[in-house]
Amino acid sequence: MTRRQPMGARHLISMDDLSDTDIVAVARAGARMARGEHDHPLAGQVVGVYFARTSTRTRTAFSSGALRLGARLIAYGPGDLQLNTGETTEDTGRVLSGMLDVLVARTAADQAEMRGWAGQDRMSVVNAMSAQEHPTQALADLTTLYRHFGRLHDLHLLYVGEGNNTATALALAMTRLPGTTLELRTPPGYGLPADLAARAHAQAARTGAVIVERHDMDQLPKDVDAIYTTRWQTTGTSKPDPDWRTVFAPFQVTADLWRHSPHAVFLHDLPAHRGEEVSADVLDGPASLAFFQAENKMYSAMAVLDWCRSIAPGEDETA
Ligand SMILES: NC(=O)OP(=O)(O)O
Repeated sequence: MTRRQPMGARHLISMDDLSDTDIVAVARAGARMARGEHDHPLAGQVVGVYFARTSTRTRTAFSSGALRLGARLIAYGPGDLQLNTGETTEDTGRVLSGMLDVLVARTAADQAEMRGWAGQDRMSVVNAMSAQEHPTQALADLTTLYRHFGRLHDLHLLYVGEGNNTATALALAMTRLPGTTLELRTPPGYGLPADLAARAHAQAARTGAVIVERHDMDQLPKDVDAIYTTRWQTTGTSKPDPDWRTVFAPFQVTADLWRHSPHAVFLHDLPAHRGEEVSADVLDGPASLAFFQAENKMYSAMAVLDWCRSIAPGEDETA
């Protein structure tokens, strides 16, 4: 890839910001980053990392990844920016874009806030998790699948758990890959948001992928390649329904699920609560790729940063 000129930054706020080709390219680039195949493409650039919410993996992945690619870092905590005192997202984006090359952000606010920052064309904005989507998690998941299976097509995944932002990004990513089947088993009342499910179904119709969502654990698919779950209380947020645990209980991932798919690997975006969404013997067992997946967050973050600041061969640098 050739280096991008100061004008024309790419933003990654939703999976929609990536073409089908980009998704595969970024996932594969994560595997190349894992092999150390890069030439410090962010040398001389400055990456801002603004986390208004807690994070162990994503914040460290982007911070360490940016440093490894040659960038310098500015880290902002939840109380640091004048957003707290009422400065608009648009003004914040205009100001920071004169000083930063990339802003990686996890906010407590709606994804629309990030679009406000991205209303300029100099600084790339990366969504490090919003209420709606967790696109960089989905890309790390694809890098993990690619590194393990050696392909990103014709994979069959079973997702068990809440239709949260990780599930949404996974659905929006997997339905871009031909031959893929994603079956989601989500507790009643905790499925994918209707608008995002509709987008995933429309993509599947276009690409030939299959997406199925059910709200029970009956007639599970056989011989899936991977079984994926996430924490029941995403980012530690409690649920208004006091009986939610009763609704979620049948959706715990235990070794019993491997009766149907003895060769499946296990995926979890972490952090995990052993004994809640997954039993300890599964999370710490031989099928688990959860900690390999966590490490891939850094390689995938490096691929995302490189994508943000690069243009494909043949692309007009002034376009
Ligand atoms: N999976 C994930 O996003 O982890 P963190 O919240 O620790 O970044």
